[in-house]
Amino acid sequence: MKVSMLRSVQSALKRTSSSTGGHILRRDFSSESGPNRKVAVLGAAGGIGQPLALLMKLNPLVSHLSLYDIAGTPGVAADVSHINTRSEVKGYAGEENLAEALDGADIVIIPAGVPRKPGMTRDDLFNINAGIVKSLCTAIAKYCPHALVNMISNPVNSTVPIAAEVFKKAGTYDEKRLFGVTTLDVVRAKTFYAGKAKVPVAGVNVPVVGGHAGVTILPLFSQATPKANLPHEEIIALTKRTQDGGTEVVEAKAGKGSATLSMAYAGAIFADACLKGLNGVPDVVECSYVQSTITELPFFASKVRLGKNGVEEVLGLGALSDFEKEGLEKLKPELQSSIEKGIKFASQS
Ligand SMILES: NC(=O)C1=CN([C@@H]2O[C@H](COP(=O)(O)OP(=O)(O)OC[C@H]3O[C@@H](n4cnc5c(N)ncnc54)[C@H](O)[C@@H]3O)[C@@H](O)[C@H]2O)C=CC1
Ligand SMILES: O=C([O-])CC(=O)C(=O)O
Repeated sequence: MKVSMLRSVQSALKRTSSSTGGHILRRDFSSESGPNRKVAVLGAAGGIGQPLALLMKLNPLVSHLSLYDIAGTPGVAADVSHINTRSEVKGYAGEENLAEALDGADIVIIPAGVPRKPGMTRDDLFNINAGIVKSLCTAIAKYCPHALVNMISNPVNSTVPIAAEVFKKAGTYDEKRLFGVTTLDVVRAKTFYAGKAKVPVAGVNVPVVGGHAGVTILPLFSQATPKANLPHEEIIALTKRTQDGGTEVVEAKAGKGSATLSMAYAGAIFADACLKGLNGVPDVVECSYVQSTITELPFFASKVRLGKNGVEEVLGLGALSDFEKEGLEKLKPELQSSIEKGIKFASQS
């Protein structure tokens, strides 16, 4: 029973991380003889952190799992460490243990920070989360400057530019190694599209570009596969539901936080893709919010090919429908101002 559950999680990871690009053929690294890879989760005792720790413990590409939070991590680590999979698990609580938690990390996943309550925007989290992200990234620059950073903490549209500025100041910035995790938008777009198009969700691909807040989330249903020729009104509704997916969960949780389980799943998919890229698996493509030149905005989410050094190639937008072209123009001012806000915070504080 346990083995079959593990296999189905592993095969879901394999299937889904075949990405928006749809390339399935690749070497299978799911044996325990792959290279050693240390993954650190910062904020590991939280709503996302705990299920993400579980999913990373199930990933055979991980040899060392480092779970850090300001408190509560020894319990989470002890619990997860009893699972009979490859990785060795260590828990670290408190800032004095952050250096050891980060030492030698190949990937650092950051779901540290406060979540939304009903009525809030992601930008309302800026005042608290900007400082948390800044201090964690300062430590990353010091203790594992070559790690790939998977930023989950909101507002992602600003926290990624903050991280970039911190790394620039420390002299460690490598734009190929910094990622805003927008995978949950892709996960949602796939689920909602499959429901409307009445196709099996496992075979669905939908790129989602732009950023990770409201109208800055732009799903490209014109490029969705398999093709379904949905009426325009349905595309409008699907787009809105994808953009409001986070709010849908925040409202349903009624003050008890935002998406945690689906986010942990999405975070695990994205980290798995990064691990595969590091390990030299070809054609690993996922959407992510990265430094970009595909529009005039300095950071933008689009399909990204992952490789041994992180970003191997930022892929273009492809052909857009008129509705998507309009959405792209609409999102630019908000995304630009969120980027500027992050840069200003990091350079002033
Ligand atoms: N990128 C995305 O798609 C998504 C992002 N999020 C964001 O993820 C973040 C975390 O959400 P939840 O896990 O639900 O929140 P939570 O409050 O349940 O957990 C956050 C954890 O971060 C820890 N933390 C706070 N300051 C820290 C520090 N300086 N160092 C290390 N850990 C620290 C807390 O102790 C707590 O355990 C929020 O900002 C939320 O908005 C949530 C869902 C989706
Ligand atoms: O909506 C939120 O606050 C959390 C989040 O980013 C998401 O679920 O997409």
